[in-house]
Amino acid sequence: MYLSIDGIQKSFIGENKQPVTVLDNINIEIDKGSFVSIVGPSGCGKSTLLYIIAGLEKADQGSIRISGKVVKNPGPDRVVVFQEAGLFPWLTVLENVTYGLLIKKIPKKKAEAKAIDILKMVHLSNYINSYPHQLSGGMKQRVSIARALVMEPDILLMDEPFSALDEQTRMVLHKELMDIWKKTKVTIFFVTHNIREAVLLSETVIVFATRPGKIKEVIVVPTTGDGITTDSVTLHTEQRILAILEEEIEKVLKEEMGDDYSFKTNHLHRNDSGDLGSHI
Ligand SMILES: Nc1ncnc2c1ncn2[C@@H]1O[C@H](COP(=O)(O)OP(=O)(O)OP(=O)(O)O)[C@@H](O)[C@H]1O
Repeated sequence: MYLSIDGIQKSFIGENKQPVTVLDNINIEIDKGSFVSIVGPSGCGKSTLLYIIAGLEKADQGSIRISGKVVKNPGPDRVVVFQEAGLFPWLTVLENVTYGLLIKKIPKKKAEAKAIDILKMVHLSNYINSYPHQLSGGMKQRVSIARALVMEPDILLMDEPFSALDEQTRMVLHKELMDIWKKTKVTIFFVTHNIREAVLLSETVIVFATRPGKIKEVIVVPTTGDGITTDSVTLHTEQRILAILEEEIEKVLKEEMGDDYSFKTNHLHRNDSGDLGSHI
């Protein structure tokens, strides 16, 4: 197996100074070149797991292995794309994308040629000399994806990368990400609140239970022979995930709302975009 997440356990110190288990014995095996999404209620530990894979957070127990080798620290083989693009405002698009390569001592000409190629892939060729404040939110996020891809990572770790974008922009970026994935064969580990996004993009959706975060169900998104997911399959898979999550969200609301809890009489609604952001 390519990326092995093996027995990951993680606690943080909670408000009452006691350790709170956030991730409990997480085991996931991911094939090279696959696209895996994680969905789950807010606070179930999705981002924490992503940061542990990135080497930005340490697990209390368990290991992350890539091609059999244990990884503990950040490395160029794993690059994170965050919800906010986090670009350097004083650098142009091209300079933002070449930044990591120059730090790696790649000659400037070579770095720029590479960055221009990647910027073409995310359809930003006409904006290489623009500054971040001159770009829309979707364009900034494309720069952020280009900045990650230019490092040629083996694994792209995406933490709700499109959740701050409007629906139309999000749809365009979905298409671009699918094209990039097919072209580069990069392995993608994608955290999202948006069930439809997870179903549309990934081959496998891992549904997390919460408090502590555990794997509740692993759903392989059914596709036709040519890798296409039909609308009816998408809808059916979304509904299946929603049904699994409903129980988890109910658990969270009960804990948080106490006496005001009225979930049973006020059923969970998925909005037209499939986003459950405010609910989960
Ligand atoms: N550095 C930290 N110190 C203390 N507690 C933390 C820390 N990081 C995360 N937590 C807690 O761990 C739990 C899981 O957080 P995490 O961000 O991984 O969840 P999530 O599933 O990604 O949530 P969301 O979907 O809302 O982003 C939360 O209760 C959070 O408050």
